[in-house]
Amino acid sequence: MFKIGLTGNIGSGKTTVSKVFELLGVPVFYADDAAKKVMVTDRELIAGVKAAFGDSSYFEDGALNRKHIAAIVFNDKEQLARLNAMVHPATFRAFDEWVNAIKDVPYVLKEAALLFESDSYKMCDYSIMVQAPFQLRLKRVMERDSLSRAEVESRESKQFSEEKKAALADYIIINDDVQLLIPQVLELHQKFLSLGH
Ligand SMILES: CC(C)(COP(=O)(O)OP(=O)(O)OC[C@H]1O[C@@H](n2cnc3c(N)ncnc32)[C@H](O)[C@@H]1O)[C@@H](O)C(=O)NCCC(=O)NCCS
Ligand SMILES: Nc1ncnc2c1ncn2[C@@H]1O[C@H](COP(=O)(O)OP(=O)(O)OP(=O)(O)O)[C@@H](O)[C@H]1O
Repeated sequence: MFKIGLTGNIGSGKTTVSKVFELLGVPVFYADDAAKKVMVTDRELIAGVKAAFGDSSYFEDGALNRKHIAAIVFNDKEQLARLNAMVHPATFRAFDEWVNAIKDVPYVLKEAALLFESDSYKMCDYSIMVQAPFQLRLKRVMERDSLSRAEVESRESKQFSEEKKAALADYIIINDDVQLLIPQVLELHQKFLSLGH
């Protein structure tokens, strides 16, 4: 069974592309969701996050106070590295457990914003990068969430550049408003299926 990593800059359409693969029957692990899940279920991690970023990192009902943490880590490189060092190992373990429970499929997909930055692409056989122009990504993210342009730019500045990601990726999917998305996914799906034979 192959493991394919899928990444892309903020708002590029990683999740949208992943949903198309899911429709084709490909199991998808959403690393960013898994990271958020371990942050509210892993006791050691919860204690670490509170110690590092304060008790207000969590609401009274145990939910993660994402705005509070984001305000700290996306404004301070060292704090972000500290958070990553706590969350990423727990997320890798969750992925391994998830993969081990899957049988009889030619390949699985791991969708991760930080596939390259976290080195998790090294645990995958191939990688895909979803690309879209900055202005379009900005428009999509601002329509979907309430992030400002400055917030999007700040997060991007903490990640590898688009050029660096593209150089590391084995395959690229263009998700702009010109090229059709689904045929590109179908083509890659066929390729991955044929790799298994
Ligand atoms: C800081 C948190 C609480 C902010 O939550 P929020 O809902 O505002 O953002 P969300 O998680 O949906 O991420 C939106 C985008 O921000 C960027 N981003 C998120 N985490 C990081 C990070 N650690 N480094 C750089 N960029 C990041 C990505 O482009 C991502 O697609 C959250 O992102 C988090 O817990 N991050 C640490 C875990 C992590 O590394 N997750 C992402 C990859 S596994
Ligand atoms: N080809 C497209 N046409 C129209 N809307 C799109 C397209 N691709 C993505 N979108 C929309 O743009 C927004 C961002 O897409 P998506 O959530 O898939 O990106 P993402 O890369 O997973 O984002 P993030 O990095 O923030 O997790 C979503 O609201 C999505 O519905």
